[in-house]
Amino acid sequence: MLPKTIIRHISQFAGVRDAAKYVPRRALLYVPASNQKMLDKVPMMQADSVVLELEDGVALTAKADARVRAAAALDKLPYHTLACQELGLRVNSVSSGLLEDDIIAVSKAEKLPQAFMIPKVDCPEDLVTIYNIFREHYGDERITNTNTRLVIWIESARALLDMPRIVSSTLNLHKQAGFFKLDAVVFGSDDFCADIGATRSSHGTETLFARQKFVTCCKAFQLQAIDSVYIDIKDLDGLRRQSAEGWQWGFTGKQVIHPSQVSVVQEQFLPPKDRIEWAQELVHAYSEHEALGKGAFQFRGQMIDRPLLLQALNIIQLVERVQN
Ligand SMILES: CC(C)(COP(=O)(O)OP(=O)(O)OC[C@H]1O[C@@H](n2cnc3c(N)ncnc32)[C@H](O)[C@@H]1OP(=O)(O)O)[C@@H](O)C(=O)NCCC(=O)NCCSC(=O)C[C@](C)(O)C(=O)O
Ligand SMILES: [Mg+2]
Repeated sequence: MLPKTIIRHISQFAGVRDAAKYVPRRALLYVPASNQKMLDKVPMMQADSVVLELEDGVALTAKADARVRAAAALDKLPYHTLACQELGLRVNSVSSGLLEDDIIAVSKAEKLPQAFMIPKVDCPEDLVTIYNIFREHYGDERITNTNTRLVIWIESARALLDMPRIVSSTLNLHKQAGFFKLDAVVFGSDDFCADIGATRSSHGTETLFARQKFVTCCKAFQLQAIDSVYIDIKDLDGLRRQSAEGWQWGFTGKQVIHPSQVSVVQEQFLPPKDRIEWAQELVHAYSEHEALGKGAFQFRGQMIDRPLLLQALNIIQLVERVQN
């Protein structure tokens, strides 16, 4: 329980708006919708966000079949008893020319996913196309008055440089037209490397600038920032290292492609036990010192003031969201 005097310090959480509606997305797992065996595992998947995948995880020749399976899964899956916190659907991009066929097929399902996920958003104009396709096939009523959220992917040099305009156009669609609200942005590092002609490496220095710019831009708009995929499925130590780095830099989660990656990532995006204890004790110490009129004080040999309190509150709130 947080002391009452401390609650007024909470206006946001880890740089993310709307703390009350915070959906943890520490691990965001893709499940190719063309693979029924994998789809059948969705109810047990412990990832925070499970993504029914129609884009690059599905071969061109299997798109039609995947759309039908995804629509059936949306209606069949028992949302309230799923092990995950969110069931999303990643459709194809505007530039692929496949988006409209995706939406025609999945709009036949009665239920909407909890999040629509749209890759390769390259410019603000893409948003207009996306909105028009959704309006035409879902109708105005189904795309407003809903709890369905929007998640978009930034995957090219152009998109990274234009990210503030892309993000504000997406947020404006919600404000002005009531379209699904943008809740998180995902960095598509593999497409990004292809776009800029970089060679992927296990240490990832080729995306250092891009990831730091990306996370800064997400947090400037108080949105969740989801980090790159780690494609070496067998290298769990490398995955652990890159996840820890992402957490340190302010990312809120990471994309995963295999069930074995889920717990490794989730663990890294939750602070260790001693850090949680540190945060809890700091909050109480802050409350006591504040009552004595002290804004700065010494705690475990460190100078503590309000920014440290906010960091401690980030930790406490994340733990509460994940455990509830
Ligand atoms: C890599 C693959 C082919 C290895 O699949 P596998 O079957 O060869 O692996 P396995 O180790 O033999 O699998 C063990 C068990 O886990 C299951 N399994 C394994 N994976 C999954 C999964 N994801 N969801 C649900 N179940 C899964 C699998 O069915 C099997 O079940 P079984 O023991 O009962 O036989 C497989 O893991 C897979 O298809 N992963 C998802 C790939 C994908 O969707 N890629 C696209 C997203 S990433 C992307 O697009 C890039 C980005 C962001 O856009 C950008 O940076 O630009
Ligand atoms: Mg991609």
